[in-house]
Amino acid sequence: MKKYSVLIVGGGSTYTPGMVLMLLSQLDRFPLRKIKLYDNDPERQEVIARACEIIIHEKAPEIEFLASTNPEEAYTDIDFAMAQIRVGKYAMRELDEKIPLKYDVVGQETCGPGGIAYGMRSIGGILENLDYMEKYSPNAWMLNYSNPAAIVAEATRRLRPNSKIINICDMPIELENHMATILGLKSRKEMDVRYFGLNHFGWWTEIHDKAGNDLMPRLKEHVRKYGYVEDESLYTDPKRDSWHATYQKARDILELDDAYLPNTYLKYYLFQDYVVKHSDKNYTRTNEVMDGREKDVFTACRKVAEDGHCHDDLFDVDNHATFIVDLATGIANNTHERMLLITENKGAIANFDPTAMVEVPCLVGKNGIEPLAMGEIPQFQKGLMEQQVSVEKLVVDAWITGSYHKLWQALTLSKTVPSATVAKQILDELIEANKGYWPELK
Ligand SMILES: NC(=O)c1ccc[n+]([C@@H]2O[C@H](COP(=O)([O-])OP(=O)(O)OC[C@H]3O[C@@H](n4cnc5c(N)ncnc54)[C@H](O)[C@@H]3O)[C@@H](O)[C@H]2O)c1
Ligand SMILES: O=P(O)(O)OC[C@H]1O[C@H](O[C@H]2[C@H](O)[C@@H](O)[C@@H](O)O[C@@H]2CO)[C@H](O)[C@@H](O)[C@@H]1O
Ligand SMILES: [Mn+2]
Repeated sequence: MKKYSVLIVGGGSTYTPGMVLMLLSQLDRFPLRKIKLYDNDPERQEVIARACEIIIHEKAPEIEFLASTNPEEAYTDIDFAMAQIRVGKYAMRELDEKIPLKYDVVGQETCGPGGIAYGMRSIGGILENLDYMEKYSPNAWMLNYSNPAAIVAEATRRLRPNSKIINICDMPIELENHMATILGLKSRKEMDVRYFGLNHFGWWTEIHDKAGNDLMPRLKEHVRKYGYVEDESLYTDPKRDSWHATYQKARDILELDDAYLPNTYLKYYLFQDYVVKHSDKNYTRTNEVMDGREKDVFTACRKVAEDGHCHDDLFDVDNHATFIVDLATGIANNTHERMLLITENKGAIANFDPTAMVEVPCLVGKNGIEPLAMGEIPQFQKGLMEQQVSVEKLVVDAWITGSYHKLWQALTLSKTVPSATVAKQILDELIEANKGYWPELK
């Protein structure tokens, strides 16, 4: 079997050690000859890299390891770039969340003004990395899960239309894992799903088992009572409490429209007032992540480097990230596996903008991905999606043209923002906070 060379872009990410352990657990179906890390922050990557080097040396010494902040060295001789960058890191995410909250508007990583601000920072970072990949390994594929994936996908569709980049999100996968547990199935792969939407903005329309039995009635009965919480006793970690509330809130989203099962991110657009009321303006999700995941991962990495070896219980293997290997092997082996991916609509949702970047089931093969037809969607979902996709397109317009007005319109159109006046106040603060990260707006 061919052996692959993989570059993790954003090597200093909190997800890197779990991702490396996941890759090492999948070598029988995705054999590797090299694992490389690339980041533009040498100090941050160094801590993670020293631990990864020891882990790889212990578990698979035949795999070459290299961590670099030099784009040529990092991007030369790779087959896949797995991108997980966060331009501006947690310091900027914190502002994305806290600035809108000052105006009683949702403060969230990828939704509303925070997601727009993050999008304005991410576009340049992703383009820069895509260009390195095309220069140094022109046959490679970028599997991107850097956020906000919807805005990044629209930007690369417009600005790098021929690039080999596929954008993917783990939220539907995580929720399908919950569904499988609720149903008592061994794996989400025992379900055949139909789904449509935008990234962080979608619905499951059908879920069947492999014998063709409809699983929706049982799932809806559970979600009506408990949301996507499979088992209350699993939620003992206070650092994940806000996820617990998010899974529970699916109850109310289903009550509003019980035709389909919703993605949990819809809560930010449908229950904005509830979200703001339950947010702590001084301690947001970023603070939870910095006090939780970031501290845990960096402490564990320093311990591995000090001890010179890795104890098995130090890191969680990112098992649910095996979808990235599914995607890579789908391309490498032309498997035509069906996966939920972000792609240009091109009629997959019949009554929706053909140029919109939508999230639908696709077939994965050697030449990329092909969306499957999901048919027509109802007025409620269509209306919501048209508004949100217009926000995403206006952000990309603003980034390309440097237009203050386009970005003001984008914020005003976001369902999370109450008026053009509030949109302008938030925008003006975000511009100050993002100096050096956004193109200059006129
Ligand atoms: N699509 C999904 O479903 C999904 C799931 C989880 C996380 N994510 C995304 O993964 C990313 C990483 O998340 P995290 O919480 O681990 O963040 P993190 O801040 O720990 O790591 C991101 C790394 O990216 C680096 N970086 C920033 N700009 C860069 C650039 N231009 N080139 C190279 N490296 C750069 C930073 O220095 C940092 O080390 C985020 O974009 C997050 O939103 C996506
Ligand atoms: O607030 P964070 O940084 O913990 O998570 C933000 C990301 O949330 C989603 O991914 C989740 C996943 O759905 C969750 O269940 C768990 O497995 O962790 C993942 C990462 O935290 C979302 O899909 C991403 O786009 C967000 O970046
Ligand atoms: Mn996501």
